Amino acid sequence: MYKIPFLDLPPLRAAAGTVRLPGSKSISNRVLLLAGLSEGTTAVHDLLDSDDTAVMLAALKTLGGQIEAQADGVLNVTGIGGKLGTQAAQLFLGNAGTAMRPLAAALALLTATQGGSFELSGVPRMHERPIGDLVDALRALGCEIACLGNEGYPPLKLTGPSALKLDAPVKVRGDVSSQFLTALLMALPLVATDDVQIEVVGELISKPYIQITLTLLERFGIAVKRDGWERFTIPAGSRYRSPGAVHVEGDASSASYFVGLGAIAAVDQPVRIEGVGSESMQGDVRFVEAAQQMGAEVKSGPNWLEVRRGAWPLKGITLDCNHIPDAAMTLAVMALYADGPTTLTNIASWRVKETDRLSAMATELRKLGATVDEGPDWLRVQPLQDWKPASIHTYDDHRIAMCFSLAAFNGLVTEHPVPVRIEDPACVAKTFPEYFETLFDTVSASVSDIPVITIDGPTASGKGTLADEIAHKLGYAVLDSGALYRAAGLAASRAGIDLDDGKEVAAVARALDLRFAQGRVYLAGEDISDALRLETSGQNASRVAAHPPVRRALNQLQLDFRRAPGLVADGRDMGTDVFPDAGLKVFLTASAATRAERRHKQLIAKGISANIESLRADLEARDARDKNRSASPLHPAQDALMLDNSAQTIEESVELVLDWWARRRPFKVSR
Ligand SMILES: O=C(O)C1=C[C@@H](OP(=O)(O)O)[C@@H](O)[C@H](O)C1
Ligand SMILES: C=C(OP(=O)(O)O)C(=O)O
Repeated sequence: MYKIPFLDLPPLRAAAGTVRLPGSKSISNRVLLLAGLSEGTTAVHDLLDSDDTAVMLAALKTLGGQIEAQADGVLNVTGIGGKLGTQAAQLFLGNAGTAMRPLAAALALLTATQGGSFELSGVPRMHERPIGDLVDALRALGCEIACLGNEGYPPLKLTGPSALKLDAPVKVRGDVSSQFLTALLMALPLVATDDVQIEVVGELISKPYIQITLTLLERFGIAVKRDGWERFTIPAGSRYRSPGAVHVEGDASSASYFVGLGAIAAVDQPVRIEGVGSESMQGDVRFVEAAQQMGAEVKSGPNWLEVRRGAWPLKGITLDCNHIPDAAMTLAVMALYADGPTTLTNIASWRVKETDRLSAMATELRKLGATVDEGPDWLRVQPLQDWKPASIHTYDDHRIAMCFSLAAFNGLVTEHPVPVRIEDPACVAKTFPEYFETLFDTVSASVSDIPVITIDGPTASGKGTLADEIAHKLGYAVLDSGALYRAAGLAASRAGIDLDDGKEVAAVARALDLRFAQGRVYLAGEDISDALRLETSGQNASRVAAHPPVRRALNQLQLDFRRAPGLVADGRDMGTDVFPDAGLKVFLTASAATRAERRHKQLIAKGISANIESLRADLEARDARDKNRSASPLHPAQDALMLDNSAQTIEESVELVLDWWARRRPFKVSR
């Protein structure tokens, strides 16, 4: 996950490949709650691992459920069998509607029958998301519930015991959130000694989510009788029975971003999405129909979809989106690529979700330059030609972050493509922590559009540390080109090759089987990271690097590191030879004395004894060799910015380079 203040998406051009979806949030949290209330153990396969499920799991543990992760990733949930394991607790439920609403109902009924005192709270936005209709229904049943902040909103305090009145139908409003009805449907089986009836007041929204609830209740032994979408009966004697094992489907709302991606950018090859398909129980698979109306070509199987571009530009549509409230946000960004306006209607519920999504979508689309009209429950988006580089504020709303990533394909409709900045990209943790990594695995960009920062300089100037820090702050990859030369030197000397024989060493360099992962370097599967840091490896690197054929052999390998979202390349000729078009070139120096001192400290810290004077002599000799070699001698690129960090802390250097970079980016940060 990118835990950084912002992530810049370079202009993207094409999409292809296979995406394995994370588990459905709606199914995961329902299954967890049902398993947590049941007797016995449920093996949950493919559960979503995200903020929303983490708060549900923590709450279930507090209430007495047992959670055990198996080695194969399956989670065993042993439920409380309807008996509270504690009489008092405070449950923090983040911004998970699928945790707050259903847990409030289940816990209210359990507290009424078994006694206790529980507080349910969330993030500040959760305390602005309505729950009054559910609280009213539960109070009418006899539950004692106090709203600790504003009436009708969390945090809630549940106390008991209190007498329940279950003989009259339970009335609940269905036109603000379907989660209130879901909550009652999942909680009332706990107390259904007689038939319990629920009546929906007002037009029920988001109906497919009720279908998910009914399907999963059935799996846990509860056969609810449904009469239209107005009346539901939980039969007398209902009791949760664990089905033993449950498989969680991939998330259909998360699929929408990749369906959109396919519709916009899968020209040669389809985007294949695994985890949902024609047999899904999730209403959001019907997003596919909307994408097809806009022009996408879609093939599907029971649990997969394949999407490619059909009509281009996309076709503007008018659609009632009440049945796909979450996925519909994706349509609003796809609309920028259409041939005419797109109007999304019946989406009033957007106003009470992670943020006021109607207002947020309109505001952020306008930052890109789009013309957008917004009504109380609708949004109209015009196609966009003149794109502006926008910093998209994400309001701690995962879906805003994810759907606006599709705006990075603007280069397909304008001659002047612009990058898109996504603020607080880590907000995707709510339902899809690896969203951006998955996106980058599926897309390609023109090489020249992918930003590169080069950091060149002499040995021990701190290039590696600076490059790592900058890359980390921007979410970019790092190319430690020195490591490639070190690895080539190591592989050649292990093979008994004369390091002064450029041709022979180049042959080894061409065949290098190198892999970089989590800061380690592997040669033919062997972790050589420590061997590469030895002084002899540095000396050998300098020797092999002097041969033009070796430099040529490693060139393509280095260019291959240039992938979205960007690259920080450190070395000696990154800005001069390998990435001459880099957006920022830094030449990092420090006095020989400072560098010798730093190297000395490093070695001592590793328990290796060293002599400062001889270290200094070594690095001066190395400087001379690197500067005077005929192939790519070490010198600053003409357009490099010089940075002498002798008297700077690493933080100061990082700040300075980030500031230089910020000045070269096209973004104005506006709120
Ligand atoms: O029950 C569910 O799992 C959900 C229902 C929908 O909410 P509303 O019923 O409030 O529209 C949806 O937006 C939410 O992401 C998940
Ligand atoms: C509305 C959403 O979440 P929640 O389950 O918190 O309601 C959502 O995921 O888009």
